Amino acid sequence: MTRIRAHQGPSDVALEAMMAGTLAEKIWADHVVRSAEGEPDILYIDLHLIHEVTSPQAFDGLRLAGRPVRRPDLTLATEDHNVPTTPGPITDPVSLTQVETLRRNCEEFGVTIYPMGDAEQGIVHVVGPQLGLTQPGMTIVCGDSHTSTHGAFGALAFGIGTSEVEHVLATQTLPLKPFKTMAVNVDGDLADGVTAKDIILAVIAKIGTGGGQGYVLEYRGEAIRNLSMEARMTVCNMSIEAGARAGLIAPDRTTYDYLQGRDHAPTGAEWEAAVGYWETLRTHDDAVFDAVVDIDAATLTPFVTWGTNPGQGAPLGASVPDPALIPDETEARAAEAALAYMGLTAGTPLREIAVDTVFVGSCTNGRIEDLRAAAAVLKGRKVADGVRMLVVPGSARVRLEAEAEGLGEVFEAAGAEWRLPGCSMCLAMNPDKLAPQERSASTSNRNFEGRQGKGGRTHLVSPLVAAATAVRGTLSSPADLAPLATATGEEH
Ligand SMILES: CC(C)[C@H](C(=O)O)[C@@H](O)C(=O)O
Ligand code: SF4
Repeated sequence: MTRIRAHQGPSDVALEAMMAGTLAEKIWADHVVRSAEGEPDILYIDLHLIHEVTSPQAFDGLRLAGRPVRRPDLTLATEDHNVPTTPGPITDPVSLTQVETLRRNCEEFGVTIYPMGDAEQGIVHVVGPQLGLTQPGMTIVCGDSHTSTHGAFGALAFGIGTSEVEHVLATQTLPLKPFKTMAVNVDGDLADGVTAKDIILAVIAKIGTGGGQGYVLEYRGEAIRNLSMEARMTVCNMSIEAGARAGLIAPDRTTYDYLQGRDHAPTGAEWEAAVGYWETLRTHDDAVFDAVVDIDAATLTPFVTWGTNPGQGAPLGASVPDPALIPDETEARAAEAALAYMGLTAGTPLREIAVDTVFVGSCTNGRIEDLRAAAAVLKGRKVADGVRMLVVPGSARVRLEAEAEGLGEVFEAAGAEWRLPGCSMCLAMNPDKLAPQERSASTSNRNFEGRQGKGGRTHLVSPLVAAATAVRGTLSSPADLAPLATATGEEH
């Protein structure tokens, strides 16, 4: 893919916003191709990612209108939601139709696709970043709510609906409603064993699943700056679970180091020029956010959900809450319904909740670092009797990398299933599902009723908590595990 800036550069108004605004406003201003009183701004889109679920009608629309894809070179498709994660063909007829339709559409419209089995295939939000396609300052869209993941690079990345997918395919632009900005400041240091997943679950528990509505969240502060790119993606990924339009983090040395040398990252003089530009992508000191949320990282502990939305979570050391003690009437009723669905009793310590299944994977926590974290806990240990553990890499590259590091062997030696890449048990659109009333500890991002299978019960957790839970059979953190004796007799 070549990256050609097709727009003419910012207007005066846009320039002002670029100088003095928040990061999100700067990127917005830099991409406006048309602005008119009383109408939404039309933005240029730098990267359009596609998968099998939300693209068929969009391509149908193009076909009907006799339009080509405007910029196939800025469009990329991968197969992720409907693919099985065990070897062999797709047997489910609906999934097969979805995937075959995507292949046909990509062929007809000249769009690059990474099909099942391809060395570059994987979950759309894992593929873009690992190829270096996702870069600071870009506008990125995909017919998928977790497109916010790409904000980790300092990009403005939105999930869009199928009719918008058609608009972007046809024009490489998108009319967008204005947004508000929210600073989420996470200051201080994270304690050992506390991860990006715990940060974002705590943020959502604090502001609620509607708290981010209409906002683009900018994650800031020391604890965010100290996160790796993988961890930043975990945080931005779940912005949508707080109801936000998008979430982003200003690019820095960590971002550049991650990008440098990747397939589609600029090289040579272009790299230097790009970094020069990326360095300007900061919220101006005088910029004012519409809302501010402060979190002290030092107070965070491993966080798990007990309910049926990602905001119904608590520290692992807490107990299932008592709806009668929740002051807000609506929240209390929601908690009551959640406990009934989840088969939980108020007052039960979260650590005593036994699971049937553990899932490590998804675009939230299916990257190499997540697998390393899970493997570090599982090494030398066994998955508890009666517990099924699935470890599903986010992409074919992640799988290869994990295998080269011996992680696949660690998972298998522990008794976990080491799978092929895909969305897998994150959502019930492929063979990896929970049976009714089965309970999982899952590193994915949604715990809605039926999300992992009809009647299935989901507890959202970090990869560290997932692995420790697999070993103990009840929700646990690595600190709960008996230390392993080493060859020299030391404990570690
Ligand atoms: C299938 C797709 C449209 C959906 C989304 O938009 O997020 C899925 O990826 C999800 O995570 O629920
Ligand atoms: S892994 Fe889950 S959240 Fe991510 S794109 Fe797939 S289904 Fe959506």
